[in-house]
Amino acid sequence: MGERPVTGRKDTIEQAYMQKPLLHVEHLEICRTGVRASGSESKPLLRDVNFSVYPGEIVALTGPSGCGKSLTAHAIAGMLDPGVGVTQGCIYYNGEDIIPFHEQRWQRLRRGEIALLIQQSLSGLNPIRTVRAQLTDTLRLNGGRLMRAQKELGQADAAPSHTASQPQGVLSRMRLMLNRVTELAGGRTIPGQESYLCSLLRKVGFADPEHILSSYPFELSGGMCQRVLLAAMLSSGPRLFIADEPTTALDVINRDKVLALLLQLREDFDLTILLISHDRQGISRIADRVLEMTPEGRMQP
Ligand SMILES: Nc1ncnc2c1ncn2[C@@H]1O[C@H](COP(=O)(O)OP(=O)(O)OP(=O)(O)O)[C@@H](O)[C@H]1O
Repeated sequence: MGERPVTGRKDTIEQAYMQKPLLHVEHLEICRTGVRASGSESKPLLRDVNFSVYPGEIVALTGPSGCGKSLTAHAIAGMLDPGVGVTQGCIYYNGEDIIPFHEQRWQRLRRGEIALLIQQSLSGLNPIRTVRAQLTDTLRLNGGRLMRAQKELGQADAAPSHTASQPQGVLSRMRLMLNRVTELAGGRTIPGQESYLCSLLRKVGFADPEHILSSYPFELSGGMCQRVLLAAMLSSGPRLFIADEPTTALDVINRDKVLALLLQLREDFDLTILLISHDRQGISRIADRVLEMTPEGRMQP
């Protein structure tokens, strides 16, 4: 637990150290499980991983490809694949060891406390449902937390409903048809939700949130879809946000935008962030501390 910050908001981070860690990973070991896990296959994929993350920090976890960064992230969110499992160690979230949790408690944690953004999350957006319909579903799932988050965001502007312009071309005709299906399926928001969704979308950098709400993911760029996903994840008001390689496959300008956005979101949503990345230059600019794993899946001393 003794790591010190190297950059960042020094006073605030000093205060954070006086609190207990939000996340504390202790002697974590992950192995393959199941019938194939014998001989060299039974060698731990990572071992003796130890680190803490204090409230309000941005901590970066880096290391060579295959050292176990993503496995660590998935273990913290209770989302390891069935073929791998935690074989030793503890993961304390807010002081409680979460490894023994059963699936229902993990789901509750993921709904309200820990959000994991991975590259594959992008495929989680349904291309033929509007952003509005999908974010509304997310809010419905997250139930009562909406009110808390809304309060934290302050009074959002009432959002005028978007009126689609006259459709032209195949994509536009497709959108018209999908709009009709969405309407029939009742994918509408109530006024409070609409303004909340607009304020969320503004927070992740959209100047015209009403337009985004009425869009289909197939009409948005990869970077825009990533920000819509961010909004969906933040809608439940998580405390710990884990971003696994959020800047991979982005050019320098977009990479800088995502990093700046993470810094801003930490302030706006009071987030603690675990950032997994190869991009040493980028992470050294925004992380309070950088933790390094060795190729063998241990923590660099
Ligand atoms: N579901 C799985 N089943 C078996 N082995 C796995 C599984 N997921 C990951 N591994 C193995 O665990 C090791 C660590 O993988 P992990 O994806 O955590 O690495 P990483 O550090 O995130 O790599 P990269 O930076 O390339 O994404 C690798 O050897 C990988 O092959």
